[in-house]
Amino acid sequence: MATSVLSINGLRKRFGATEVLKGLNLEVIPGAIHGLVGLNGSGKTTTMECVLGMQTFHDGEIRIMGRDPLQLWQGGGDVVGIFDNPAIHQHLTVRQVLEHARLLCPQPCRSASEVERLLGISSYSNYRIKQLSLGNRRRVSIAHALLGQPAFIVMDEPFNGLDAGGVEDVLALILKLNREEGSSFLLSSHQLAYLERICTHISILHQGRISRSGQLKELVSTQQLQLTIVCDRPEAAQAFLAHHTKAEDLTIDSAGRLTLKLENMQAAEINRLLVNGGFAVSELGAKTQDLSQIFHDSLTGRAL
Ligand SMILES: Nc1ncnc2c1ncn2[C@@H]1O[C@H](COP(=O)(O)OP(=O)(O)OP(=O)(O)O)[C@@H](O)[C@H]1O
Repeated sequence: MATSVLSINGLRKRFGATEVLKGLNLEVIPGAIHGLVGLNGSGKTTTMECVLGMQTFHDGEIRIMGRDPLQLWQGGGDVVGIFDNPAIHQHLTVRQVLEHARLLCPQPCRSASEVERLLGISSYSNYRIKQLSLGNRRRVSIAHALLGQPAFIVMDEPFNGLDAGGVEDVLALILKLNREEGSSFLLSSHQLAYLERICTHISILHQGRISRSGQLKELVSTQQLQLTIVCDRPEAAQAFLAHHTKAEDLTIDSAGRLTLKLENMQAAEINRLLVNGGFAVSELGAKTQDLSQIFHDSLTGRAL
């Protein structure tokens, strides 16, 4: 087994004069659920299309399951791509589409009825694709990809067009395939809160490169603590903290509350420091950053 299911080195891709990917590096390790996040137009779909051999690129190297993207067919269906806008024949029924796809699947290991059940679309089996809602069309495209037993699944915007129940189904399905069958995932999405629930790793794509990448739990734990403090003599406490810590954005709001951001210090240490410094602390609120704040900081050049 390759040490990475996907490794991208120095990927460059231009459309006309516009360079969308400017030397992108990314690694997905076996067993990972790796989220790729970025603003609209940052190049997530382009990256995924290059990975799956659907786009040529100008420079760099991609190895997917140890192979060149143009040799993906040699893997007998071990890699599948699921895109936002699936091209499925509109006049066929769900069952016909799935039976047909099963004939083309190099190593089918699930029946059409089984994947319908997995995606909760059994009751739509005899519906034509054109009669389905967008969310159910997306379920069919996911069902389609699960007829085999892919080791690596690339999904572009897997939650688009799904209602809350559909999102929960897809989240549960990704976790099930990852835990029970060991499938690795590369997922792109704008819905950071969903990614935060399932991803083991996150990479942020910004200005043609990966600006941050790592295990989600490490990205979150090394982030700044945001503190709100109510104490006596807030101006003096502000000067005290500026002198004794590496606090950033140390401000006093209109209600006299101190707010600040800190790395590598716990709320209890700040409390102890202030009390030992002679301040009476009546309130101390602390929160760590979530993925959307990490994303925002990465885009605005903080913590890069
Ligand atoms: N075939 C194409 N021809 C010209 N420009 C293209 C083509 N495909 C993509 N682009 C441009 O490349 C850039 C990246 O597009 P891409 O679809 O990869 O971004 P994205 O991050 O997936 O965006 P979104 O989140 O909106 O789906 C955009 O500026 C887009 O207009």
